[in-house]
Amino acid sequence: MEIKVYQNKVKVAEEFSKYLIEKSGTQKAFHIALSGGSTPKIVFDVLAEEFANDVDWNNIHLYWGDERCVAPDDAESNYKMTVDHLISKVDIPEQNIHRIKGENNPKDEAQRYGELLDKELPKELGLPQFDLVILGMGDDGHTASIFPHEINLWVSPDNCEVAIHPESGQRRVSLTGRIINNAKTVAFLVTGESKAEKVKIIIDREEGYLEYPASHVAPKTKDLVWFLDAAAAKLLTSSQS
Ligand SMILES: O=C(O)[C@H](O)[C@@H](O)[C@H](O)[C@H](O)COP(=O)(O)O
Repeated sequence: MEIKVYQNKVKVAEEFSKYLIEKSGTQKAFHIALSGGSTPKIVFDVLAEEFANDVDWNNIHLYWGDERCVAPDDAESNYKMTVDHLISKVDIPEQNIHRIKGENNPKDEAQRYGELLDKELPKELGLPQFDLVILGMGDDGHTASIFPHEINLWVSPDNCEVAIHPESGQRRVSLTGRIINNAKTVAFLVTGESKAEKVKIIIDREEGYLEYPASHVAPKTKDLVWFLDAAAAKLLTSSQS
């Protein structure tokens, strides 16, 4: 596990963009699972506005780690956020974009998307393998849309599951642990003081850390990188950051 700490959100976005360019430049067909949330939004803006010409968008295939069960033009949609902040600004082929269709019946869509991953992604150990999974982390330690109250979904035998937001009751389709941990690389993008407590508990594996889905992110390749700003990393000891 690698922990990278930068002064602020924009610096996290800039450094992650450079990291993504370096990672994706080495091969044809780079499959990424994207995250929703405020930190990825800034990353997408920086990537599109400062680094768009450094990426061969023909090689980039966009998937989502989770999606709210809403229409693609709904303000809540992670796909819409990505269109507004990235896809609308770069020259990525339409056929390289594989959104989770939140407007579909959630159960049917979880099944459909899980089958799509089986069909479209290279296999590793018999399971679909992403080149990179980007994750955020909620203040409650959730990641993708696996929340603490439904942590059993992490170990689902399926590629995708239907999850329910603990406060709003909003239904979501989410990748499960078997897919996230089968990725070549997983990158957490976590910023803001509200995350500092969970970042410390999870990275230091403090008592009760396994209650938080983000603590179960452990790619078999061991290639797990945390991109943090100083605020989110403030409780980590200096040796870790
Ligand atoms: O659909 C979502 O909301 C995200 O996938 C979710 O897992 C997000 O990454 C966390 O809630 C962190 O969000 P922030 O970066 O906005 O704190």
